Amino acid sequence: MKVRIFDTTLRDGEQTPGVSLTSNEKLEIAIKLDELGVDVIEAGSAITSKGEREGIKLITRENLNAEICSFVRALPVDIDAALECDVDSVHLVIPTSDIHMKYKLKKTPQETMECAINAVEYAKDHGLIVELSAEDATRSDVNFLIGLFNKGIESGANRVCVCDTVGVLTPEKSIELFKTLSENIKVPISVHCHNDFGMATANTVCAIRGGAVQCHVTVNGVGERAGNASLEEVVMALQVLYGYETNIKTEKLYETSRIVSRLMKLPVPPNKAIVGDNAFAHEAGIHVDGLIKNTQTYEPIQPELVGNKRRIILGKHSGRAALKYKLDLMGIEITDKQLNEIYERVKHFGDLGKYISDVDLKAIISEVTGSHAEEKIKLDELTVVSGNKITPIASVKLHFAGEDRHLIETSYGVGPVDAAINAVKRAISGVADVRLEEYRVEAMSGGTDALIEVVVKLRRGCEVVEVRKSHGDIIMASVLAVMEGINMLL
Ligand SMILES: CC(=O)SCCNC(=O)CCNC(=O)[C@H](O)C(C)(C)COP(=O)(O)OP(=O)(O)OC[C@H]1O[C@@H](n2cnc3c(N)ncnc32)[C@H](O)[C@@H]1OP(=O)(O)O
Ligand SMILES: CC(=O)C(=O)O
Repeated sequence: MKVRIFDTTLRDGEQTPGVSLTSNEKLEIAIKLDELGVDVIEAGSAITSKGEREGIKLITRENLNAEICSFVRALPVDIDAALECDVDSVHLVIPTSDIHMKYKLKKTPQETMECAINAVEYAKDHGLIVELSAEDATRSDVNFLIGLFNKGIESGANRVCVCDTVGVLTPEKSIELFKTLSENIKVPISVHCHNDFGMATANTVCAIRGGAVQCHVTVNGVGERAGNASLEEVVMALQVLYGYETNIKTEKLYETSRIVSRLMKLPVPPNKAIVGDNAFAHEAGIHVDGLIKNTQTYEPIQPELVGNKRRIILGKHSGRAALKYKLDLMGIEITDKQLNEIYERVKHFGDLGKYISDVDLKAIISEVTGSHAEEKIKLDELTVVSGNKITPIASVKLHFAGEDRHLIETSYGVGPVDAAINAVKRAISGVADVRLEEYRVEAMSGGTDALIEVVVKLRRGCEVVEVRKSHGDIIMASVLAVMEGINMLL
């Protein structure tokens, strides 16, 4: 069976506290979602604001393959706003639980039913596809829910949706509820789960097992409070664990995740299933040894299936097989004695509570073997001007090792460090697309002359490196850390 994917990243996902997308950002995400293969894009809630309508209009004008939908309350004014944006469909929501009807709507169940039916008729009269959705459905009387849905269907609703608005569903109840609903409802049933108890993915999958044929999801599980069911988790669980099909091009999941994360300014937790940076990262020696022999020993799926990448991390838990694997990847040949010496130093670093980055490993290798890796791009000159009456500005001159080729750039920033790093980023932008994902400063001693340790995390595609650099000057520590990271990624 093929399950339809209704993506609500741009509506419920954008309701994440503090998140607000510009219309162009909405369009960028919508295009990616369409490429990913979602069936419906809930582009927003047209009544929300002028900017929201601009964003939805940009998306509907793009003639994407996906159905473009707007959230609407059961009110003509909301439906008019959706019509102004030229959407294909409306996600027409009406609360059905006693608590919502009594305290929020201040309506009786009968008045609520009438309000919903009038709105369905209004939307259908205006040519819209209608998904009639029951808010707080999982705390509602099931007979009232079935009655309301069937009245809505008689009025033309094309699909219905059951919302677990406050995330209180459980997998067992989900199967039962959707079985009962599918026995009593003759149009496609959709499920919309929230993650308040971390159950959204399980509840969504169980709803499909019970009889739902479409699920509402968001990229990275973004959304109100603890978020919505995560698109990547639901899709992969449905396909890999239960054998359902979807239209999703799974190899685009990682890339889509990172675009949403960047535009919403919401970092993806490293341990996030499927798209987290640790989802296919391994440190424990026993695991890495197993993986080298056969990746299926410690990976349920190949990372490439979801566009992610396997990473072997060195640390306290590493074994010799992992170390040998890393050295082979780096093209470094050493004796068994040197391997053992490097291994002991890796363990020592780990015991000090340190993460061993690729830079640390290279430094250990250099010390043990007496060899030194050549930097590909070197910092020649750095000039920074800052003060209270000037926008901080920096210029850098870099040169390619062994060549008569230079990169010179100037940039500004909110402070001198930002300006200097921006100048480096601009200088190398034509050479490689390297992004600074994390920057933090740790003062290693007290006083204004403290030795500063800067930690940066840089990404080029799926490759991520973390570099620490100490210097008495915070600007130099920052720029040297970034330069070292760039060299590792080239
Ligand atoms: C579970 C969910 O995710 S629901 C979706 C949540 N999304 C949003 O809230 C979208 C962003 N919201 C907004 O921009 C604003 O709240 C607006 C424009 C929708 C409304 O703003 P206001 O007119 O100032 O109303 P306000 O937000 O204060 O109150 C909501 C009103 O909608 C009513 N309402 C709420 N849900 C529904 C519904 N499904 N159908 C009909 N009326 C509803 C409430 O009863 C309340 O009405 P009242 O003012 O008569 O008491
Ligand atoms: C409609 C919706 O987003 C909810 O009930 O959670």
